[in-house]
Amino acid sequence: MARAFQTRLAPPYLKQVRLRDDVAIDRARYPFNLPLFRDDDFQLRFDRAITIIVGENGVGKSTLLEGIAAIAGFDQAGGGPGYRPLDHSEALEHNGDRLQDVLRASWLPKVGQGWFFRAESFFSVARYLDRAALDAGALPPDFLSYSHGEGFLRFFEERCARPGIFLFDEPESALSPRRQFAFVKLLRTIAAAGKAQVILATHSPILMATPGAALFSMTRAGIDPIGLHDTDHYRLYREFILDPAGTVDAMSHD
Ligand SMILES: Nc1ncnc2c1ncn2[C@@H]1O[C@H](COP(=O)(O)OP(=O)(O)OP(=O)(O)O)[C@@H](O)[C@H]1O
Repeated sequence: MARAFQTRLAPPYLKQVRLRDDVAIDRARYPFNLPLFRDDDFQLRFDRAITIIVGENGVGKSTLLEGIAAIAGFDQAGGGPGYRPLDHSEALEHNGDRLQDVLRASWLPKVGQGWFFRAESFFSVARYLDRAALDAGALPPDFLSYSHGEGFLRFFEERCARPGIFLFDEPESALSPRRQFAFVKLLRTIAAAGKAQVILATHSPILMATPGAALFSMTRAGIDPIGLHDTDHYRLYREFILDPAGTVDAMSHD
């Protein structure tokens, strides 16, 4: 088993990702046709243990996370070091590998421990971990015998107690609002322990409100710091809570 990563340095360990200036990219093709990479000077700096990226569907959050996962050495379909799903045939097409070649990452120190969490691959990951434990003669973690949301949370709790870098793509997707607060609690525990860096993409205003996290908005114009109250998600939910019928009517009209 790989030796646990140890450092006295505080997170964030990944300090920055930016486009390399010594490789040509083809902006006619995905992923370099994304607005994010329109300018040569794309860069994202991390200065907190927890970074949260918000943005409209299709703006490129998952693609960027895939690129960072590839840089960290994690499987594109979700996973961590040493984890290789047995069957990639049903995996969605993932293209973070292409980004890996054109992004320059600054680490201090370089971290190879952690996990790339994607909701869509949770079941195959959980099955794999059960199988791997059984093969090793150990007790399987059995995340699937819980409800979807409970299994997710147990998995988060178990994995994130370890040091490393943790990437989450829309972790809220299986979680009720109450459980999303439980997830924020977990993020706070991680930040307080000072042994792990988290980068996550979310549509949940609850997760966006994680105290002490750096919040970025990804739009067609680029990626910039934003306050919770200025996000579209917060504004729209606020309108909805204040006037559910009126907001639904206004937003779902032809
Ligand atoms: N393999 C691919 N080939 C071509 N285009 C792709 C590919 N994968 C994703 N895209 C496109 O790239 C854009 C960004 O997708 P991405 O999944 O990164 O967005 P996102 O911000 O994570 O969206 P969401 O909030 O819906 O998860 C989308 O328009 C998507 O259709």
